[in-house]
Amino acid sequence: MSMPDRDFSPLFSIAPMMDWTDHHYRTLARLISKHAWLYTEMLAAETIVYQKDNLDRFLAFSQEQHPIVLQIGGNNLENIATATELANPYGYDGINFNCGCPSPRVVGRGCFGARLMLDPKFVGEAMSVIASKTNCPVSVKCRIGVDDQDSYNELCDFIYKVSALSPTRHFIIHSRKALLNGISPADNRKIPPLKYEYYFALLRDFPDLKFTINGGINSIDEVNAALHEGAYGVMVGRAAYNYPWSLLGHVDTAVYGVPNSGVTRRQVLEKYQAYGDSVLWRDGKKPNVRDIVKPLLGLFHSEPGNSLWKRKADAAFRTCSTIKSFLEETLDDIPDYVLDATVAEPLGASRNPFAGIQDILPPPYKRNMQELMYVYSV
Ligand SMILES: Cc1cc2nc3c(=O)[nH]c(=O)nc-3n(C[C@H](O)[C@H](O)[C@H](O)COP(=O)(O)O)c2cc1C
Repeated sequence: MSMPDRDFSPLFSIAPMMDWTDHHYRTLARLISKHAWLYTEMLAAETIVYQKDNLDRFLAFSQEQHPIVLQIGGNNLENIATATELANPYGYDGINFNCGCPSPRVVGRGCFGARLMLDPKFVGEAMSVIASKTNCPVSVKCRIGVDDQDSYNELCDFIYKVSALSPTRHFIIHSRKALLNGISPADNRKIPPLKYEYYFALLRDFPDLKFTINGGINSIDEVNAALHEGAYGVMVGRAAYNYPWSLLGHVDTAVYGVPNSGVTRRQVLEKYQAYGDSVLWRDGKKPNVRDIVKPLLGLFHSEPGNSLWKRKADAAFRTCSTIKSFLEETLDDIPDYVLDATVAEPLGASRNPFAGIQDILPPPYKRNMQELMYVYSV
C-alpha cells in the first residue's frame, strides 16, 4: 500500500470541536505535536459576517499553529461567500465546510450541518462559492448518512454530486450516520454504529478523491493501522482532547517519522503557562483561569497523582488569579519522574479496528442515469 507524502500532508489531524478546539487547546496541542493538523471549532458564516469589526477575536491565530484549517458552517450562500472572503487574509491552510454536525441548534433552527447531506446541490454550490473566494484548499466534513438515507450508494451519490458540482477533492468522513430525531449531539457520536467499511469502499470507488477517516479512533496504533490500510489521513477528536500527551505525543515520531524532540510535560507546561498568563483576562472577564486550564486536564491521564491533581485543580480555579500560581499550587502531587519524562513508546496495538475490513466492503458504487442527469442538469 503506498503511503502519502509525510512532509506536509494531513496524515493526522485533530477534529474540529465546538467549545474545545479553541486557541488555548490548539496552543497546547502544538506544544506537544509540531506536525498534527489543527482544525478550528466550527464558526457559523453568520458569526463571521456579523462580527466583521471584531474578526481577530474569532479568526486570528499564532503562526506556530500552522498547519491549521478553518471550519465554517452555514446555509446562506451570500454569507458563506462573505465569511470566506473575510477569513482569506488570515492565511489558513484550508477551509472546511461542516456537513456533519447533528446538534439541534445547528440542524434545527440553523438548518445546516448534517442536514445538508440531504441537499448535495446546495453543498456543491457552497463549495464552489468557498473555493472561488479563497486561495487555500477546500474540504467537506460529513457523516456516512442521515436518518434512513444511510445506504452506501446514497453516500456515494452525495460524494459524486458534490465533487462533480464543485472543486472539492477532499472529504473527511465521520464514519457513522447522524440521527436528526432530536437525540443529543453526544449520543449522536456514540449511538449510530461506526461503519468503517463505507470509508474504505469510498477509497476504492473514488480513486481521484482524498478521504480522511474519522470516528472512534483512540490510539496512535489505530491511527497507523488506518494509514496502513490506505487512508489518506486520520482525524481524531475526543481521544486527542482527553489524552493529549499519550496520543499527540506520538504523532510526530510514529506518524510523521521525525526523531523524538525529547520534550517533557514540564517544558510543555512552562511554555503553556507563559502563553496562558499573557492572554488571561484579555477581554475583561475572559478568558479566566478555568478557560485556560481546561485543555490541561487530560495531560496526566492514568499517571500517578492524576486524581489528586484534578481535585486540587477544581479548588484552585476559584482561588488562583494567574496560571503560574495555579500550577504552583496544584502540581505538587505529580511526581518529578512523570513531569520530566519524554513520551514513552506506544503500548502496542491492543486491537486493530480495520482488520479484515477489505472483506466486508459494500458492493461497488453504481451510478445510475438519474445521478448523471442530475449533475448535467444543474
Ligand atoms: C464537544 C464536541 C464538539 C464538536 N464540535 C464539532 C464541530 O464544531 N465541527 C465538527 O465538524 N465536528 C464537531 N465534533 C465532532 C468531531 O469533530 C468528531 O467528528 C467526532 O467527535 C468523532 O470523532 P472522535 O470519535 O475521534 O471524537 C464535535 C465533537 C465533540 C465531542
